[in-house]
Amino acid sequence: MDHLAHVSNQPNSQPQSQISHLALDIGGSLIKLVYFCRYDDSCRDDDELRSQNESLGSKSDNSRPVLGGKLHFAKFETSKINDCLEFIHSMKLHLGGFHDCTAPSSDKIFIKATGGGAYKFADLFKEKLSVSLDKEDEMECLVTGANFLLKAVHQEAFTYLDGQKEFAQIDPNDLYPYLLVNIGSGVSMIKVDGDGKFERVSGTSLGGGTFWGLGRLLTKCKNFDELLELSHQGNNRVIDMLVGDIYGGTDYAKIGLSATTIASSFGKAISDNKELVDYKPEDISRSLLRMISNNIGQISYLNALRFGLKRIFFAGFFIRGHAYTMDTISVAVNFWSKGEAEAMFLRHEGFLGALGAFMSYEKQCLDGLTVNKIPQRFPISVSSAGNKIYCSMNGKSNGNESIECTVYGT
Ligand SMILES: Nc1ncnc2c1ncn2[C@@H]1O[C@H](COP(=O)(O)OP(=O)(O)OP(=O)(O)O)[C@@H](O)[C@H]1O
Ligand SMILES: CC(C)(CO)[C@@H](O)C(=O)NCCC(=O)O
Repeated sequence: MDHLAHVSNQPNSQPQSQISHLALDIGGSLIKLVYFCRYDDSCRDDDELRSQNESLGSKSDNSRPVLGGKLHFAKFETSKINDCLEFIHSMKLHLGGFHDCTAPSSDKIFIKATGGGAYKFADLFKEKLSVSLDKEDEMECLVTGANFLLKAVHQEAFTYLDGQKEFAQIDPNDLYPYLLVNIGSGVSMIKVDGDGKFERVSGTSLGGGTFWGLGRLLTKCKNFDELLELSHQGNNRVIDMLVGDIYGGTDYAKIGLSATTIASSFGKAISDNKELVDYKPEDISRSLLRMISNNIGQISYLNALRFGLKRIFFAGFFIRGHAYTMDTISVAVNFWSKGEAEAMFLRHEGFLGALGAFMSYEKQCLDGLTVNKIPQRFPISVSSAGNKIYCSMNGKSNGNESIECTVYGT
């Protein structure tokens, strides 16, 4: 099956009954899936976890067993939605939804879904999997997902500058306000003031879709990662017009521009008397990546300035944990803010919306599990309602690792 699924355990080795709670984020470019997978022996009355939970001040519910397990992540290209449907079907993930408890006799299964595709593909899901998509607001899900990751998951946020990655210590009591910049096909900029307290303050259509779309046309690359890989070997100065190109090799020091600053992205192409074939795809990819990343970094900084925000978290699958992308964004934020603002990145960069949709199961009356999170590893409060979650990361830092967690069962 030609898909982009990244699941930490061999999914097919999991007994079907252990998988539950599928949530989807169906975007313009990619479909993201999050689902909970129980450990074999997890359905138990776990006194240790319960007492940990209580010692942290959260109310335990003695009537319900504690279920230990992992959140799993997978993604597919939206254009290959049939592969995604096939994956869900083969794993029986679609059974991990909920029944409408207001209509007890109803056998309709609802799956939590967010993103534009929750509207666009609702009929397809009904036709192929006989499930209804219970739509959750995209911005709300992004914020819920970001707050969850930042408060509950150890070593989730990091800075990246000059090739140096440093994990940030996030104090959950001193998280707000911050700017969340989600770079998907397009870009959303959201000022976050608390759990469920946010405002989408800006956006730009020059995003990941622009990089991949233009890159595909200009380089003939067949997939996104190939285009990203090409940028490693490229030199943007071949195509970008630098201040030095205009100023005869010197800086324009009076206004603070060095000779190596890009004066005009792709600007050299107007004077080189060259055709597209005369440029190396590597150089095109590098210029394009720099142009998009710089622009997003600059607009983000301006919005952070607008609201006096010091921390900017960048997410979305455009980033892909790619060094040059993160470096460019960090340099742009650092340059424009004169070191006042800081760019940070998230390990689960592309799964914020899907995680937010997953968390929204909490609102439902489920006949399987409810998603009250309790401590297992790191004692961090994740919700103002007093619920706690302990999470731990496993695997390498590729952003697709599963997250260990526990939920209450019914
Ligand atoms: N394998 C891939 N195929 C296509 N795009 C990819 C891939 N990996 C990373 N990307 C990048 O990630 C972007 C999509 O990111 P993401 O999944 O966060 O957004 P989306 O939800 O699809 O978009 P939107 O929120 O705007 O609807 C693409 O536009 C592209 O730049
Ligand atoms: C339309 C959405 C929200 C869909 O995810 C996203 O692609 C986006 O934020 N685009 C940028 C639109 C704009 O603000 O110009």
